[in-house]
Amino acid sequence: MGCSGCRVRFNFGKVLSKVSVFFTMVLIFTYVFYCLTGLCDSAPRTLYSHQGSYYDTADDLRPSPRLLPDAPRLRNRTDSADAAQVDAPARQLPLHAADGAKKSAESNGIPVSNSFGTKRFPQALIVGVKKGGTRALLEFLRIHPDVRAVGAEPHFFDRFYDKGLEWYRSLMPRTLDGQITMEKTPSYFVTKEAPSRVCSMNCQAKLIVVVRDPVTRAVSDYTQTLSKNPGLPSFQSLALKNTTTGLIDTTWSAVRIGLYAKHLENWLRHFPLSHFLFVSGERLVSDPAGEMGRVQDFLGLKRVVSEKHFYFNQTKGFPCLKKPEGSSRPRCLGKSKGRPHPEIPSEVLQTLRDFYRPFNHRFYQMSGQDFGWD
Ligand SMILES: Nc1ncnc2c1ncn2[C@@H]1O[C@H](COP(=O)(O)OS(=O)(=O)O)[C@@H](OP(=O)(O)O)[C@H]1O
Repeated sequence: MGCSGCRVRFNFGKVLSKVSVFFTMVLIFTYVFYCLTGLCDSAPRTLYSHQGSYYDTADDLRPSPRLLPDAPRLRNRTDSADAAQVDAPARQLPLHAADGAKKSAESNGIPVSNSFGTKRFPQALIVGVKKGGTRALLEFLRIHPDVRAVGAEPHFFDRFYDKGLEWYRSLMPRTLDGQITMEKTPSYFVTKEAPSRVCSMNCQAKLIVVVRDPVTRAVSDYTQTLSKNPGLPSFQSLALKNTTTGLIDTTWSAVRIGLYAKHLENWLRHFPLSHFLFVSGERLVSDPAGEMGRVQDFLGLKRVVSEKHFYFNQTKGFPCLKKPEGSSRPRCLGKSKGRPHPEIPSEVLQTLRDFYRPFNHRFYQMSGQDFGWD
């Protein structure tokens, strides 16, 4: 009795181990089949665990064969206050871009689910100028399905260059083939080392400079500093070395930034003029669609952003977007954009205007465009 019981238990154990071997084999075969059909890659990867192998170092400036829509949670951005005002809902991949990715992936016979896009170095940068209207331009561009941009200013080529190019690239949004990666940091235009550094990343980069009447720009710059430091001395005491002689203090950054010809000279040592587009900050306000047409042409993009995207907001006194990226509601830029300026004595403004005139004319000659600031 005891022995036959042992046999039954022994046979049952054998059957059980055969069944588990069978199921293990089935599982292995299913997994191998699943991988062979390319579906293994479909599981989302985290930025942190796959960073090393995820980036193809030889793929820096070339389109990647991977066609993967961006996962917003994987994005790595350093937010600035000004980006945060307009960026929060703009961080998701627009639906039309995701659709485009799906279509593109399907047409290539690649499973849609294993597409994430590639972090690339920017092919186009908005390099200046501070207070020129750079945020407005970037937000207008972000409506375009073929543009993906970092919301915050990376400040790589001026402040964080020692972090290295891979750090910089890690800040970029993922793009699909045919999409342009962009960033804006207005201080690049006045940073001596920026042109050579940008060139060492990509000498073919397209460079956009939003310029604005340097006198108004200086007042705008001063208004920003004053908003952070209400005890700031008057504009005239900072702009003029000597109020009686009217000597301008060119060491004050609010004045120095407006010497566009000087800064451009430095850039032209590294990039030909054909790589630049100068956007009029004034026209970006008076005719945003017209100026956006020029920008899209320069970037080789289809003219998608047009009149129908803008409306003039009477309260704000500026053009606003009917539908910013990732949102269905109209949106104006934040409070720090388009704020009232303090009144500056007219003779101080005139002194500044006279001071800038030769520099402006030189800049018109260099850029081949008359911005009409005089
Ligand atoms: N559509 C729209 N809405 C609001 N503001 C607009 C717009 N278009 C251009 N501007 C002008 O942009 C000026 C701020 O320039 P920037 O964005 O380059 O400033 S910053 O350097 O990034 O701080 C900002 O300067 P201020 O008027 O002095 O605030 C605006 O005049």
